[in-house]
Amino acid sequence: MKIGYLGPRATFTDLAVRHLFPREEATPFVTIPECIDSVEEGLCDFTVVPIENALEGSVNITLDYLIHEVPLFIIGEATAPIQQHLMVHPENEGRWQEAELILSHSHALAQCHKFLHREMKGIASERMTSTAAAAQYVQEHPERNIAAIANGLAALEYGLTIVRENIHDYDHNHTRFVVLSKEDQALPPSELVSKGSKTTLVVTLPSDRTGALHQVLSAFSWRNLNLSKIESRPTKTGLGNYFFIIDIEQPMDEVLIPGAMAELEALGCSVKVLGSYPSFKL
Ligand SMILES: O=C(O)C(=O)C[C@]1(C(=O)O)C=C[C@@H](O)C=C1
Repeated sequence: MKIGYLGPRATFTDLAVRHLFPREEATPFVTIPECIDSVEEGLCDFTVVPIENALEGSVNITLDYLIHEVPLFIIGEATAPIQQHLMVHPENEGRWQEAELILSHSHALAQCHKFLHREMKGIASERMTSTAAAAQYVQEHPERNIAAIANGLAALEYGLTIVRENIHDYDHNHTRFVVLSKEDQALPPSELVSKGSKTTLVVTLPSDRTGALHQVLSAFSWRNLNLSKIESRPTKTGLGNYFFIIDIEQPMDEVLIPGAMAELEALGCSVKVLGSYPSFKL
C-alpha cells in the first residue's frame, strides 16, 4: 500500500499517518496539491492531508483542490491535538530572543499569533510549505539566527533545541486530517477504534433564489440529520457564487441522506457525495 502525505518527515500530517497506517512506509510530498495529484496519477493509493483546524478554520487549498481540480473521495478522517513549540539551531540557543525571522506553516503561525505578538514583537515571520519544512530549513542554516514553529518530533528529527514549549494560543488546538482515495472504498483496517462516521456533501445552490440556504438546511433538520460543519467556498465563477461543504454526523444510509439529497436536487441544487467514512481521534 502506498501512502502519500504533506512532508517532509515530522509534520503534523506525518504524525497522523503514523497512527493511521503504523506499518506502512509513507512518501512525503512538498505541497497539498502534490499529495492529491499523487493519488490521481496512481503514484499512491491514499494520501493524508489537513482539512480543518480548530483555531484557524478550513485548510482552503485542500477543499479547493478537491472540489475544482482533482475529485478524490474522503475515506477516513482523524482529529489530532496540535502542540506548537518554538525551536532554534543549538548554535543559536543563547540568542533566540533576537532572532531575525520565524518560519512555519501559515496555520501554525496563526495558531501562535498572540505569543508572537506578545513575546516576539517586531520579528518578521515567513510561511513555509509545512512546519517540518521550517524546522529542516533552520537545521540547514545554523549561520542564520532564525527560529521555527513546529512539533516535538520535528525538533528531534532535525536536531533543534526547543526554547519555548506550547506556544499555541488556545489549549484546544486540534486539526482534522482526511485520507483521500481515487475509489470510494473502505479504509484499510487498523487497531484504531472509530468514534463514529460522517458523510460529506458538496451542495451548489441555484443562483439568486430567495431562501435557498434556508431550504437546504430544512432538508436536513426535519430528517433529524445532525450537521457538524457547513462551510461556504467560492465557486470561482464570479462574485457572490458559492457552494457549500456540509458534514453530516452519520454514515450514508438508504433513506435519510438519499432523501435529503433528492429534495435538494428537486430545489435546483446540485449535490455531490465527497465521502462517507469513519472518524478517529488520535
Ligand atoms: O505543517 C504541518 O506540520 C502540517 O501538517 C500542516 C498543518 C496545517 O495545514 O494546518 C497541520 C496541522 C497544524 O494545524 C499546522 C499545520
